[in-house]
Amino acid sequence: MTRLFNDPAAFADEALEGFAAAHRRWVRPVTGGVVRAAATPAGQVAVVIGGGSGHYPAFSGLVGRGLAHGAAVGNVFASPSAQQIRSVARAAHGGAGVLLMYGNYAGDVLHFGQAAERLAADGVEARTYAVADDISSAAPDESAERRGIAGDLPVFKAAAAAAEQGRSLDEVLRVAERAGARTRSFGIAFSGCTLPGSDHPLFTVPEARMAVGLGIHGEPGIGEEALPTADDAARLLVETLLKELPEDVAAPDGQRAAVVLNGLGSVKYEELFVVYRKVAELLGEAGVEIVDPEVGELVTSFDMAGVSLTLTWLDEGLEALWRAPADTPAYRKGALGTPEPEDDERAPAEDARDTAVPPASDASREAAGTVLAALDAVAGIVEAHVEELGRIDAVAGDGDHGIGMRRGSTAARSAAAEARERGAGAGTVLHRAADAWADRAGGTSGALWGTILRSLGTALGDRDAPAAPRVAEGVTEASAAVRRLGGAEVGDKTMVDVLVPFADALTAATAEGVPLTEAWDRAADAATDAAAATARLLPRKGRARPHAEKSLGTPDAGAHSLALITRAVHGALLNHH
Ligand SMILES: Nc1ncnc2c1ncn2[C@@H]1O[C@H](COP(=O)(O)OP(=O)(O)O)[C@@H](O)[C@H]1O
Ligand SMILES: O=C(COP(=O)(O)O)[C@@H](O)CO
Repeated sequence: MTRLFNDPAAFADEALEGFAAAHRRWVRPVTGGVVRAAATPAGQVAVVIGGGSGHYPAFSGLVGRGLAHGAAVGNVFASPSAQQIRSVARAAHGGAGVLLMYGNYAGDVLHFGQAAERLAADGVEARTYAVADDISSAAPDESAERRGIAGDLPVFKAAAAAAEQGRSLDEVLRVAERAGARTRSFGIAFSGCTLPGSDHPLFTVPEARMAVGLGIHGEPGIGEEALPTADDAARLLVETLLKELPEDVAAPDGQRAAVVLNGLGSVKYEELFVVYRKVAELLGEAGVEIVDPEVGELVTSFDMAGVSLTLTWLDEGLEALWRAPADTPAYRKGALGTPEPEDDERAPAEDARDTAVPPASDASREAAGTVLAALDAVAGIVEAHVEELGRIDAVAGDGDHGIGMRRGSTAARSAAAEARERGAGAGTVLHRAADAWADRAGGTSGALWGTILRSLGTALGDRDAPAAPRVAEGVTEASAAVRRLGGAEVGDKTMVDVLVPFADALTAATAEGVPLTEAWDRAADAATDAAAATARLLPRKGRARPHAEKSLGTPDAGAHSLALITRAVHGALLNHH
């Protein structure tokens, strides 16, 4: 249970503010997260890590010498937005490029990827690397789909220590890839976590049982077994990992490994030590030499009761990087030389946002009024369903869909209102709303909704009054853009299952000459049916994938919210005519 909070929606921002205030020796707050207190030495590659809040010390607690140069920090359990990441990376950049590192989650992959593109456009060379160490989240032949859990630490550390040695961006990336390929984690859980503002945990494990194969977002395990003794838990963790050696490690005997026994939030250190005692014994029996083990809370999930074991199979190079000193708020090791002076001179990396609006025709400005009414209806319907969307998402995901949609839709409405106030046309109003949604919400849905609104804005433009077929074209382009960006197709149990039939129905009706409001009504019916039908599907993309069976009988959260939104927008169109 998270008991101490103010407004749950402000929890992540307030926690970051307090963290930065408490750790001035190491970090400095910037828009989107934190960077080291001292500037990145000129010519050193900057390693910028990031992810959602709720995992402390990941990610902000790992910023400091020998580890990350900056961390982009998202909302609770949601990736930071591309804009946040770009801002942190620009503040951390020391002139030699930036490696962006994060756990392999859909939202992070989308936003860090977009941030790398924007950084390139800013003249900052950037590469990305997603840690995918959790062996329970996908089979070995689908290892690229695996989630990132406590393996984040050794992989981030290897890359950051390589950067500290002055290696080039491509070399630092290669180190990250090698460390990632040799890092495996597996975990167990006894209870889920309760998000700030919620009165129930994301999942429960029956008394005297344990969930096997945990996630770091309170996701339930992929199996359930009787509660083990500490020694049996250690045996399960070690034996499972020894069965999944990296390709170039023939047998454990004679190998050296970095070992991380990670507590998820409410397993006490003493319990972890009791488990570690057996872990060390079993690895020793298997002939593995343990190097600089870590036992403690390194990647958490609020008050979740769980433990994971991570092994990084070391070679000579990786061992030197793992043993290298580090000094961060939450992770210290070895001795570093004299601290670099703090750098208060640098300007904060504020977003250089262009607030001037381009000229628009009267017809487009009038249409902007309808767009604003529609965005108002979107924010209203999301607000009315926040709890329900969170509940649906928690069945197989991380329970944050309602919170993310609320942050995105309210930010979009405000940005749209401001743009309209300045005389913007329909296209610009939608573009501003798109940026605000993606920037404020982060997460998978933040990136995708940003794309939807941007596609619509581009189709409508600022000149012509938007005719019905033009609107249908915009929705069709939005559907194609979401599929391009997220890689999901119809049948994968995502919002794409609603977006495609919605676009098709709208196109068919407008092609028959049906007026927009009526055509939208028909398409919204198709969307509602399609969303309900996702209950029969098994998820093949996103957070719900590892829990596919659990989600049978429940619709996809993003599909459901999209259908609700299409219906609400129809209401706004009716009222506006
Ligand atoms: N690759 C994808 N393509 C399209 N939609 C996706 C994809 N992955 C997830 N989604 C949609 O995003 C929704 C979850 O959004 P959100 O709560 O922001 O997710 P997360 O917390 O995983 O970032 C899912 O219900 C699904 O509709
Ligand atoms: O959940 C996280 C990011 O993934 P999303 O797909 O945006 O939910 C975050 O907590 C780990 O980075």
